[in-house]
Amino acid sequence: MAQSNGIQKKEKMDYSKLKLKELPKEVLASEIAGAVKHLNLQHNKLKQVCEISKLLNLTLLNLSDNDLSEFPTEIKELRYLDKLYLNQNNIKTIPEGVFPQLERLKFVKLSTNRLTGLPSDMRYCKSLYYINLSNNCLKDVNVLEGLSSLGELHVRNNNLQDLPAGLFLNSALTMCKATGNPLREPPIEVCAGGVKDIQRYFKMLGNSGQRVHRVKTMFLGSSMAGKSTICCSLRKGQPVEVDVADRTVGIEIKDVVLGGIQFLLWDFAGQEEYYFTHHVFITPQALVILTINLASYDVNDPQCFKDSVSFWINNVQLRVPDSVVLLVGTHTDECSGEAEVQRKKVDIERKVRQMLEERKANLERRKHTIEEDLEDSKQVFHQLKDLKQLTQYNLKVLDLVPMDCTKTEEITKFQDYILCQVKNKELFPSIETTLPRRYQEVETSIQEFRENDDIPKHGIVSFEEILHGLKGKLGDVDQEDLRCILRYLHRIGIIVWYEEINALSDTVFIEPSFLIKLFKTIVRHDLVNQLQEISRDQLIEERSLAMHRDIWINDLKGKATLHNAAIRVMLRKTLKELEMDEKDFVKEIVGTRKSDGKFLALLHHFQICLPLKLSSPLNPNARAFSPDQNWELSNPPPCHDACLFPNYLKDNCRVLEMWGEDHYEDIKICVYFLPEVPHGFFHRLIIKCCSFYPTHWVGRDHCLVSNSTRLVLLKQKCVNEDQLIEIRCKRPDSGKKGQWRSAWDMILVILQRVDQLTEQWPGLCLSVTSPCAEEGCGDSFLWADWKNLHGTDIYNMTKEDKMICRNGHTHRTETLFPKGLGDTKSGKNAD
Ligand SMILES: Nc1nc2c(ncn2[C@@H]2O[C@H](COP(=O)(O)OP(=O)(O)OP(=O)(O)O)[C@@H](O)[C@H]2O)c(=O)[nH]1
Repeated sequence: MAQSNGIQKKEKMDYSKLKLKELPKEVLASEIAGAVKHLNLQHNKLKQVCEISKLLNLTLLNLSDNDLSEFPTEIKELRYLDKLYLNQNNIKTIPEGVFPQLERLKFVKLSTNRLTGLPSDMRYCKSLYYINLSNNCLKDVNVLEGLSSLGELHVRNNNLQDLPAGLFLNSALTMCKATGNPLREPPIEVCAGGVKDIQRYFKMLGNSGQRVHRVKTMFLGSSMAGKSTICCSLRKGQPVEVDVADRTVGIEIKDVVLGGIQFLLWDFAGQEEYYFTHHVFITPQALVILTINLASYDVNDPQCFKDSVSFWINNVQLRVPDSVVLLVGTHTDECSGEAEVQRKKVDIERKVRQMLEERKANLERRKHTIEEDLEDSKQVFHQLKDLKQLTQYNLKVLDLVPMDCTKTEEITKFQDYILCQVKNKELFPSIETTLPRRYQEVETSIQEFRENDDIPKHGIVSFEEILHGLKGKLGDVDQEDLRCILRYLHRIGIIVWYEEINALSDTVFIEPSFLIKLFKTIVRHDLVNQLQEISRDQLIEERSLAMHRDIWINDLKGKATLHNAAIRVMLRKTLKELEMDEKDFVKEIVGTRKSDGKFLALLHHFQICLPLKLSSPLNPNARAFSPDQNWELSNPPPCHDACLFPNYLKDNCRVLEMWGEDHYEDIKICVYFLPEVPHGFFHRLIIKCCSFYPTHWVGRDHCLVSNSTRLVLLKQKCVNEDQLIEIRCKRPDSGKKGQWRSAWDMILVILQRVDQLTEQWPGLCLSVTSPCAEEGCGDSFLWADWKNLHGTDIYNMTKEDKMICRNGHTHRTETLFPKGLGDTKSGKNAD
């Protein structure tokens, strides 16, 4: 007979993870059944729960992660039920007549089932406050409209095209999570703003809905592949020759209407220096056109496929894992003939299929390893959930279209082709959206401001100015409505508004391309040349000398550090070239010696560079951080006068000088990245860690941070084709109080930063291990649930004092995982 593995009190019974196929008899026994209030049957193999109605006083029933394919109708007898977990089963339908009976039910979790519909009487479940229906196949949730107590609605990853207006206009709803649906009404970009934005949307919608068809189209691919050529030619409907000197710098944005669909064209520069800014602008729901120069593509060179195809596909997959990627092979006129074009087309398509299949197989393998290795551990649950989510993403890569960009007929053919793809509802289910008339009016008015020169050429205006301008045009405009509309326009890429950055919360960029022009002033491949070209007059304006210019150049070349003074000079130059050098405006953007301008706020927000103080020494007394204690800065943050761009660094010499040699006894953690470390990830991690630990040394792919007593080294590496970030710390001295704890505190802070960054790449799969420290042993210890370390009692997670690897090497636990040693005993325990 199954044994309860939890507390055996009569009121709360825990029968989770016992591989049960039926309800335990002892629970149903008449002397117990009436007393049980909480019953946990999570993670078993139950196909049905006959006689559950005997437990008539149940308030909580957890049946999640079982094999139920039918909704257990008997549940309707459980009149006192308050919380019901039925998530992670295979339930397809819910019969009528259940929910109206559950008058006290407040919380129901039905996520990850196969529901295609909901019973019409669900609306009578009057007390329901929380409902989770994510990861099902629901086409509508209209029956929820009558739920007046509903506060939280989770409907992620279904087939919803609409959300019911009534639910938002009349209820107490405070949270709605609806990503992963082909939503038209409201569009997903409105939902991303949360319940308040959805409520305003429906209020404005009334009967004034208008259908809009548009798609963001992003051109990616190596330098000189022909992205700008296709982008410009698509707009013109005929070949446009792009001069080699006109290479895209940063990103350019244009738009074109084809067959009634508006294409917002984003042309990304192909040179490597720009890659790390790309991910900021690569956003979901887009058509990605990956451009490959077929003439220079070499079927026999794996590196060529990597550089021109797989690098880009991986980056898209990591950032927006369910995108549609269209492959275009340019320069066919420079190939020897049709046979060569076909050979290359077939080769690229085959290799792409292979890489996508490999990724899927890798994810499956990892899923199985975790399931097998740690079958009974509660802690792998979240990791498995993430992995399952990743295997469900489906990056669609369409067949390669060969193209000679110099021929009009090929351009027209390509226009027709992308139009046809975009109209395919399977590929692009939410091209068509419904917008309230007010949204359209605001968008058109903003367009008119631009065209009629009602706003400055740079298109930077304050929120108040827009509001004022719109009031002049449209009469009464509600401030909050306008915020909601601007958020939507920002999300689809028509304007840029970083409401969340304090220094920019009032600034709206009506011309996103202007903002990108500012970016390209600093983030560019020929930055040193640009500095060399700074004139004497420009130096004088910054109260600097030629000597300073030489220092700027040397610091950039040697230390990848750009002085704020140099940034100011360069920005002024750009603004002058653009004829936007009105004094106050320049000051606002460029800043002064005493205050950062808006541009620096942007650079820092996107973690593109690390603010530095060049003229004062680092602070060796900065206070250390402990995850479970309040942390205060030891000194006020210093005023910065330069920016370090880790991506411009060439080596790791300074870091290695400080660190010395690696030793096999170092504490060592490996964070493995599948499929790879995304471009820009490590640099952002460095910036995050160095902002936290003021004493640090930075190299190209190494970084050392210090908390005054301890050094921790971070390295980006590739071992046997596996990409990883290694975190190392010297083995603490034996006999010293609290040493292990302080080492693990630092490592945990860094892991937390890794986790935070990962959120920006939803297609990424990470696993954390502590390798066996025995020289030559390849085994490692998996961190079961590293993402949920904070908030748990990390130092008490592992009870064992020793751990043994599969090759039989024994280690003290604190050398592999954080372990509470108790401050006084820590030294003795340690070695
Ligand atoms: N003969 C020929 N030339 C092409 C074709 N497509 C593009 N080109 C030329 O290739 C060169 C590079 O094209 P671009 O469109 O600037 O390339 P890009 O991918 O935007 O390059 P970056 O701006 O560096 O990212 C230009 O001189 C184009 O005129 C093609 O199909 N045939």
